[in-house]
Amino acid sequence: MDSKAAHDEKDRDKTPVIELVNLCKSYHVGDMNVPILKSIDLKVMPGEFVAIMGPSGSGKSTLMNMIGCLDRPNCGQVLLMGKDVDTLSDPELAKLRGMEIGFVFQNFNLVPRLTTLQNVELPTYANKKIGVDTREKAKELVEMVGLKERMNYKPSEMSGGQQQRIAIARALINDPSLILADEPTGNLDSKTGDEIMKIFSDLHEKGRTIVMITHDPDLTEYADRVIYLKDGIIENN
Ligand SMILES: Nc1ncnc2c1ncn2[C@@H]1O[C@H](COP(=O)(O)OP(=O)(O)OP(=O)(O)O)[C@@H](O)[C@H]1O
Repeated sequence: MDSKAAHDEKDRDKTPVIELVNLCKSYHVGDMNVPILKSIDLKVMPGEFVAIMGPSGSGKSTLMNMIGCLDRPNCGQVLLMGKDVDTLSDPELAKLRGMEIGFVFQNFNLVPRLTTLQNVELPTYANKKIGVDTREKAKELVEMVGLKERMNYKPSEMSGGQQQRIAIARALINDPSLILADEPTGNLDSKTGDEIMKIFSDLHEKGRTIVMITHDPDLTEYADRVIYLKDGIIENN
């Protein structure tokens, strides 16, 4: 058996973390219906690190919004951990998003008036796992991203790289099945970007499932698989 066949064999019994079936999304612009994503099929298996690349306007963020249940498709299915998200009510969807997906954005999206620790704990105000001491967990995560000495700092007192580390810790607070990162190093210099990618790489080694949008071809070396989006279709599926 070749290695691809062995890999397929190993994955056969696993439920994909993400399964997109014939997904499409269009936007109304004036009188026109503009198709953005056209018939996308995609599976991401547990533990995979997938990079999404493609020219500006090709639909990468739109795709990410569908996967992250921040927006609904016009047709097709989004299954997360085997669940068809279209069958979920808005509160159920919000819970799935809060518990199963950790988001990391280019602009960090931290709350300015909260401290490091409070920012990391923030998602648990809406959704939390029963029996978890969230304060302790937040401390562990802040330590893991190397900011133990800055637990009580505000975002404005931190560098961009430090803020992104906090955003990564925040994304992990509910121990999600999936980390979605949209240009996580886009606002950072290359050395700081490398440090952030090292954290993603460590998370991947520990078995985390990661989907990351990037414009930077150098970052694809961290991924198991690179998907190229062009004109709303996956070119290399
Ligand atoms: N809410 C919206 N209404 C109308 N058009 C939209 C909307 N959101 C995105 N678009 C359009 O959809 C297309 C794809 O946008 P998207 O942000 O997904 O691309 P992208 O590949 O992430 O681009 P970039 O790399 O520049 O961030 C663009 O032409 C954009 O103008």
